Amino acid sequence: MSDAPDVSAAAPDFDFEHVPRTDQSFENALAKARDGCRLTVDDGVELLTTGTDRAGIDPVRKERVLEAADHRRAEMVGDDVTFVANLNNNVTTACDTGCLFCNFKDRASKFEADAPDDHGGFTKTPAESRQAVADAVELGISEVCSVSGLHPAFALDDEHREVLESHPAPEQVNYRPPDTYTTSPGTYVDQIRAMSVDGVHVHSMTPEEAYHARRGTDWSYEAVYRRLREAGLDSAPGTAAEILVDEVREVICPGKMDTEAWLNAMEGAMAAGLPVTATIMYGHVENAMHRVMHLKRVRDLQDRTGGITEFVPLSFIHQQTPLYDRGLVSGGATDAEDELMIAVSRLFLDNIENIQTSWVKFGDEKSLKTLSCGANDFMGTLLSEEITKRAGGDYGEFRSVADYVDMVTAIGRRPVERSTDYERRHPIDPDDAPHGPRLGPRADGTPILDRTPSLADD
Ligand SMILES: C[S@@+](CC[C@H](N)C(=O)[O-])C[C@H]1O[C@@H](n2cnc3c(N)ncnc32)[C@H](O)[C@@H]1O
Ligand SMILES: Nc1c(NC[C@H](O)[C@H](O)[C@H](O)CO)[nH]c(=O)[nH]c1=O
Ligand SMILES: N[C@@H](Cc1ccc(O)cc1)C(=O)O
Ligand code: SF4
Repeated sequence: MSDAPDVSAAAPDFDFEHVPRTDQSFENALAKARDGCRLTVDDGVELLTTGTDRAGIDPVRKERVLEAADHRRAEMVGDDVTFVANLNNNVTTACDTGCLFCNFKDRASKFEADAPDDHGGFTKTPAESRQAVADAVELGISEVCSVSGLHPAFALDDEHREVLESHPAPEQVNYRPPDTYTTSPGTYVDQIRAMSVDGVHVHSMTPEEAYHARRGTDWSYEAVYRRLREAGLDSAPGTAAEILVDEVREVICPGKMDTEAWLNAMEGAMAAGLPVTATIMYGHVENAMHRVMHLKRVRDLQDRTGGITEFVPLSFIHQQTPLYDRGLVSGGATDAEDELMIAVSRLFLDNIENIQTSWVKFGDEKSLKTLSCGANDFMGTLLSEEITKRAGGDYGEFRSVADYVDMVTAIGRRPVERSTDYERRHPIDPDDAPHGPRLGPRADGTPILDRTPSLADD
């Protein structure tokens, strides 16, 4: 990647095959959206751009799109605003995939036993993961969300490690034995087992991680996810989606799986009986056509499977990323683009019930606003967050249940704690303070802060 251009004042134009040109008009597309008709890609592009007949976003048209999405949200899921009491427990930052939008990763060579260990990254052993989850389960969480770098010493399980150890050229499949490194992450199965504390819901193994967990074999994604499910995996996060159009992936993550492989992995997870989430990471080099093509691919996947519980638009955090450092982008999405992305996700994805707004990406003010333009889910308590923070985001890494109650009631809506799969819901009475989690295996309503002096001190 040393052949990337030098930093320049203006971001370059990309010569993409897919561009936002349509045969539709904004007014027709909006009328279809309001009537609840299934939208075409052209309709979606008209709404997302507030009309390809004008340059820039038209503020009046934008409000009409947001209003249509807010109506649709109320019809589809009502007025409740849900959130999950969860912990992020990411296992390792070691990753050589080289995605240009990511600053979570550290080069795996920095983790080798003979390298200085002041690299700022981390790898947790299964025992360390278990302890982190056990502590959070005591605080009342119901979910652990775990997404990690593709550490070269990771294998799916002991059988996979044997395959990788006997590979004629292990470096070709991005494998190095655990004793190369100061700390071994163990196997994916070890980590999932370790995180399964008292029946807490384990949300882990993105399609990219599943790809890593079958490298050097011809095992199907379904078979890989079955083994993980047997080890205690309950659902899979649909990150690594980025933009599901290969001409964009070639620019922002040339080392990552392609669109077809991502879709196969997601189908494999669902065939193995796991619910999944789906995401889009937008606001970098892609255009409105790419964003809506992505929505179409996700909607088609849901038509085939029905297993996607929520869709999460992740706004690109640009500050400390190679894309920004190298002048390939000059910033992230604007507020208007963020609002329209949420709204058009709601209107286009007529088969996915829940649209999540990410307070980590948007901050409180903007994420609250998005709850009135299509979103109904407000993410989770997290307790720790590294991906956005390392990319330069500055909106913190913890929300208490009391924070959720304050924020959601301030916009006149009802806060509801949910389980990861949205099957269990606990509506919260704002007058019945103090507020703490109720759905975790050890949740008794005690506020998380009351149980953790160290967090309360922050
Ligand atoms: C950091 S990866 C970890 C899991 C795994 N390595 C993978 O790629 O799926 C999880 C997701 O974080 C998101 N992400 C990474 N850097 C980001 C950034 N700068 N802004 C917004 N989202 C980002 C991407 O969508 C990525 O797929
Ligand atoms: N959107 C982000 C999340 N989302 C995780 C959710 O809280 C939860 O795991 C999901 O809703 C399961 O149903 N986590 C992050 O760390 N950063 C995000 O941007
Ligand atoms: N929200 C995603 C997971 C996720 C994790 C970390 C992120 O930075 C972004 C997203 C999901 O639940 O499927
Ligand atoms: S997004 Fe995931 S795969 Fe890509 S560099 Fe970051 S951690 Fe590695």
